[in-house]
Amino acid sequence: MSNESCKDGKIWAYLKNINVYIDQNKILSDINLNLRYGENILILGPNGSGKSTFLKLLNRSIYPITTKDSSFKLFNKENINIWDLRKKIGFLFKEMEQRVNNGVTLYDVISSGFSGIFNSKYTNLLSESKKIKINNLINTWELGDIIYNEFQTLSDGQKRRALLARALVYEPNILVLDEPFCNLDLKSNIILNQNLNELIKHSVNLIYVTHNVESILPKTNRVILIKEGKILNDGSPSELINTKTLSDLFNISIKVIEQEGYWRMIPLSS
Ligand SMILES: Nc1ncnc2c1ncn2[C@@H]1O[C@H](COP(=O)(O)OP(=O)(O)OP(=O)(O)O)[C@@H](O)[C@H]1O
Repeated sequence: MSNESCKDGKIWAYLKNINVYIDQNKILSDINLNLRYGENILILGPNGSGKSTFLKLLNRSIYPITTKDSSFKLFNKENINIWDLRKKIGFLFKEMEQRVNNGVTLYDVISSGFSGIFNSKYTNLLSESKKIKINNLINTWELGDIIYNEFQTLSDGQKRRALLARALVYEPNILVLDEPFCNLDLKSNIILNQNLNELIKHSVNLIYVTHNVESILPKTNRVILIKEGKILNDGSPSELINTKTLSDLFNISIKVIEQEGYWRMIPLSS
């Protein structure tokens, strides 16, 4: 999926002095970051620290306060067209599962990735090339047996795979994933882990949130720690995924162990 305009190291998101308010509450403060192609970024932080809000900035469903000192650019544009954005970034948000109406099939959910509108009657209007793309995704994500089942009757693992297939209909170079491993059983977790690793091998860059240290992807090469709406730290996994940093971040007593590219967390009695 990579091309010349997506060369590793090139900035795709530029955030300078970004502040976000919701209902007059400051949710994100003084965010200064560049996100670059070639990075697979883990966002880590306690509940309510602003991780989802940060990801929603990238999908333009939340806007920062504009001041003369602030700047927010996606793909070098201050006001990127939402259609262009959808082609460049695939999004998975926790609340998406609830947005699908009863009666809507898994096939309709995947095809709604083209319009960006859940529950739309877009499936009948699909071109042949779009149908081929959907069929490829159905195969990749092993959804063939359930493709005409009602989305809301499926398991969490099946729903998650369908929404990931939906996020990939435009073959974006970037995937933004808010808690992709949430509620998955052991097998679904491992399958998703393998599928995401496979996407990374094919030059898809991930920016994702997880609360589960065991789910951190081995190819993660940047970690951004968020606490109380501020960037607490930004560095490599070897610098930041360790006993001291995570104990401080979550204010708990834990031991963090790395094993063959994966991490484990052991609670310590205080
Ligand atoms: N639509 C909203 N209306 C009011 N407050 C909101 C809204 N969305 C987020 N917030 C508040 O913003 C803060 C950050 O929320 P956010 O969902 O970004 O945190 P998070 O780090 O993703 O949390 P979690 O790990 O629990 O998902 C929280 O205090 C939350 O209550």
